[in-house]
Amino acid sequence: MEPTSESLLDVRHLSKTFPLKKSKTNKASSFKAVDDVSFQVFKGETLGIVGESGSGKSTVAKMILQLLEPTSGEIYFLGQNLANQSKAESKATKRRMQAVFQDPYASLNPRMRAKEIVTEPLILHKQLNKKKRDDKALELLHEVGLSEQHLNRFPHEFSGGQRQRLSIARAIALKPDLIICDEAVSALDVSIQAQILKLLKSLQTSYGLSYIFIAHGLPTVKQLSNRVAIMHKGKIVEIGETNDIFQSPKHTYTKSLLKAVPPSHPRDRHKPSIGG
Ligand SMILES: Nc1ncnc2c1ncn2[C@@H]1O[C@H](COP(=O)(O)OP(=O)(O)OP(=O)(O)O)[C@@H](O)[C@H]1O
Repeated sequence: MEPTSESLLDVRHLSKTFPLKKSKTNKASSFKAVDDVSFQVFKGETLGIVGESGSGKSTVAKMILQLLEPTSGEIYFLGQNLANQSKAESKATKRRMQAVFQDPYASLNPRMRAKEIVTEPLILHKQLNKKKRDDKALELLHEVGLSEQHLNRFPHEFSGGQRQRLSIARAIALKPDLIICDEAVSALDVSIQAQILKLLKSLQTSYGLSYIFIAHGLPTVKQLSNRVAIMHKGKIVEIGETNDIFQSPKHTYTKSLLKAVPPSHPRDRHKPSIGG
């Protein structure tokens, strides 16, 4: 079956096996981190991917971002198989797909000022001459709720939430079609999480973005996701509309994830829960 025209991303039977070091018996073995995963992401939608630590979420993200080579399976972006792209096509795809990770410290160059961080992708992709950099940097900072006073600051001079805003400004600089948010709000306080989710939502509307929003817990993805995929031990065990997943989960693992949702009513908060 060919990818449908309206699907931005079409992931088919994707698997990733990592070799494991030789054991004492000298037998080399391997570990299947991602096992026959298929899903689509449509234009303008958010697909949430939820699963416990080690379920394979980041490995899927890295394969889509072409940071890891799949062991088998295909990834189509705008109808093109990533494995068959020319160098120029691959560069264009990388421009149209961006990522925001959990730890901006790891992804932001500590020696670069905010204005350089947010405009670097434009300079790399030859879409901005250096003279216009400050104007563009300010425009991008404004888009994410930062201001002129932040232009010359280094990453360590920002709060966690502000640093994540900076990562988002960098991600939208090239006007991508898809942003993969891999645990992008997981390290933040709940109130800051809510602000970042609100920002992502508003950018989605203004830029017509699609998101893959990866998190450990269902509550984090609920607000933003149109659909949710549940990953367990490398497989997608259930995928569906967000409301259906929350109201009538089919898989036992999804049910157990839902049971881990902290009760929203204060009356119920004394009951044990493991949170999301
Ligand atoms: N480069 C690698 N070499 C060997 N094993 C790896 C490698 N990268 C990931 N793994 C293993 O693959 C499995 C899936 O990892 P992955 O990071 O995709 O999970 P995750 O669901 O994103 O977890 P987390 O939420 O903790 O980031 C884990 O068991 C991990 O140890």
